Amino acid sequence: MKGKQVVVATGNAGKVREIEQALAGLGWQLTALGAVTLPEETGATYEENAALKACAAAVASGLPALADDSGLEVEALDGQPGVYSARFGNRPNDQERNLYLLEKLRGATNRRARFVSVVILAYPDGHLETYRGEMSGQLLEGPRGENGFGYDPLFVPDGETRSLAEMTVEEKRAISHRGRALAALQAAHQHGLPSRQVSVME
Ligand SMILES: O=c1[nH]cnc2c1ncn2[C@@H]1O[C@H](COP(=O)(O)OP(=O)(O)O)[C@@H](O)[C@H]1O
Ligand SMILES: [Mg+2]
Repeated sequence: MKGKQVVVATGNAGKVREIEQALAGLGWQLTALGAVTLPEETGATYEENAALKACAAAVASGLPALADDSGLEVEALDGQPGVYSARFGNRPNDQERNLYLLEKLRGATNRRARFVSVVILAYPDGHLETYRGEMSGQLLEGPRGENGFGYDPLFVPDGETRSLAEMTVEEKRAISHRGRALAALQAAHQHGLPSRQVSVME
């Protein structure tokens, strides 16, 4: 028997890989966005942006839809780029944004940062489930590793020596912001609990 069909409301291939891997145990049929166009991220918070994306996909498809909004908060930059992480410095791609971040932090001794992920499962009737995960660490002075996406090559989680880009998807999932948010979602749905349950993980 096939599990329930859920649309994954993101065009970010790195996120899709992590979401598919993290939720494999639920046996859900995860479906790509197809022709659905995601709205602009006009929210001031991860919660608002994740809800915008998940709701748009749920309404357009008539199916439950899952969206992640996430970002990197750098202490020395007063929490920037945060919700603007995907367009930091108006740079066009991950590699350019990493270089921009390194420029901004040149000579900075405080290299502490954290990742935040808010995952929202939205239903076509407008009901939302919200899950949040965080991961703290340090930013390197140059990129290391080839795996992952985004700022992964610059970020070493607390208690680790490797950057996220030097880890496998499984290793990253066990400690990452998104891994934690998705683990909370998985736990809430594991035993076929009512899908209306809301759980927020700090
Ligand atoms: O796990 C991660 N590793 C590295 N960078 C991340 C991670 N999570 C989020 N980011 C950064 O934050 C941005 C979050 O973007 P957002 O969630 O708005 O939309 P996106 O799905 O279009 O990328 C990513 O593009 C990436 O640069
Ligand atoms: Mg965003």
